[in-house]
Amino acid sequence: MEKIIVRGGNRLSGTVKVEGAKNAVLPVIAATLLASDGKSVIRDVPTLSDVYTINEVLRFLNAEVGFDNNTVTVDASRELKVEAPFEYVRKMRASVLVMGSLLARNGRARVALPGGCAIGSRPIDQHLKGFEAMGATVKVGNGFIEAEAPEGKLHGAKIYLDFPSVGATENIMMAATLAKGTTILENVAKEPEIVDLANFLNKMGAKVRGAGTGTIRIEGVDVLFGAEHHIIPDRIEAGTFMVAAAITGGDVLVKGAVPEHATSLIAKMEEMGVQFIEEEEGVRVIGPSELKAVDIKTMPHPGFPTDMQSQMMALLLHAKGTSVITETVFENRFMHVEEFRRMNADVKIEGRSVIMEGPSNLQGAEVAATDLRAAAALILTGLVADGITRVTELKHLDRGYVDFHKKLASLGADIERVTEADEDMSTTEQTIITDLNA
Ligand SMILES: CC(=O)N[C@H]1[C@@H](OP(=O)(O)OP(=O)(O)OC[C@H]2O[C@@H](n3ccc(=O)[nH]c3=O)[C@H](O)[C@@H]2O)O[C@H](CO)[C@@H](O)[C@@H]1O
Ligand SMILES: C=C(OP(=O)(O)O)C(=O)O
Repeated sequence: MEKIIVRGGNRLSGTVKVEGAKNAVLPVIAATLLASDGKSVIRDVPTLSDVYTINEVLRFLNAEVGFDNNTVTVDASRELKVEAPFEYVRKMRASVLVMGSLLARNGRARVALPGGCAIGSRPIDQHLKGFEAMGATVKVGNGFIEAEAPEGKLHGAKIYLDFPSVGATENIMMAATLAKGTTILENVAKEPEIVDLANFLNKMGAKVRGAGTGTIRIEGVDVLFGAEHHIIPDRIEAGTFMVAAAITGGDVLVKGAVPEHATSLIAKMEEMGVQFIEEEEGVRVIGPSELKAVDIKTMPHPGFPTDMQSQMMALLLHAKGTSVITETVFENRFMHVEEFRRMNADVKIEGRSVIMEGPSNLQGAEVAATDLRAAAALILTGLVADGITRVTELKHLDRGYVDFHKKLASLGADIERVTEADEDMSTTEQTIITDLNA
């Protein structure tokens, strides 16, 4: 078993570079399936396990996929299969994003039902409502969702989402690009990753307008072509390093961070006493000697992102006073609270809120990551906890962070990643050294 071992107490300083965004690259790679002609070249792609998974899904569907030097190339010009099996969807829910492309391209798609995950039940009813409005027949059975367009082609429609779901906005947008007529999609998600996907689709020859606002219009075209695209920087990875700087009272330049993508996070951290300086290359973050408590409510963009909730919890545990975090996006995204308690955090759950009395006297402990952001948050807590923190279940971390421990070490953190055998060895070595010194 692999673990990350952190010894708390070091102040971070220096420069860290942000990767391309996981949540932008997954839908963009799914969209490459829409091109029946030409090759797509996607740059600034992070080497995350989720990227390897979506590439495998595309290969299974008969696309030719390469991944080298942070660049993914996709040739989807051959005839595609229509089915994404459970082995991929189980590994990564975002595999359902191939459904819109397959339905548009083939007139039929069969994708394993994703089911729930560690942060909630996560239904996809809004995706399916959109496909149905565009004329598809949708059937659910035997663990699969099957959608079929009449005579192989969807038609444009007016669709209002009950909630601005990121995945539903992306899936319906992709499906509508090759539909007959115009689709008007209302109450859509406004995340920067939606805008990135729309930009890529337009480079492929699609006619998408309004991404980043509450209404998106998609005029269907007959054919789409492979295109070249650079993925936007990962605002959640950037935010995680902003918290790392702040929690340690450090001074870190987060290179590549786009402040306009992080306005709610920066505003809240400023309220806590953190200083931000916009520089040409990114955002410099300077942590105060004492952090102030604040209240936070997660919301769809441009509200406070749920994907920063657990990292912010780590920061608030270290702040002076009472803080409240309310989670409104996911029904069950507080699994990490029990792990924080193992580190002596003074935190309690009340319905959809968590109440913290800070600063907690945080202590190193062995803790398990419950999802990818919880993995990062526990490591951040380890940076200021007294003693040694060991974080397990790193498969979650690898879904969303490239070389997280190496990047923190380069900023001065005392952190390493070991397999259990390595750790036994170093413990033995330490015992020998202690014996020799005795
Ligand atoms: C790969 C990716 O981009 N993942 C992000 C995406 O996930 P994802 O696209 O799954 O998130 P959604 O915005 O769709 O989900 C938000 C909420 O809406 C609910 N819902 C969603 C769809 C639906 O048809 N019915 C329904 O009830 C979900 O259960 C959840 O409670 O946006 C989330 C919200 O910003 C982020 O936390 C994830 O990191
Ligand atoms: C919840 C997340 O991702 P996913 O939707 O891929 O599970 C995340 O990135 O924090």
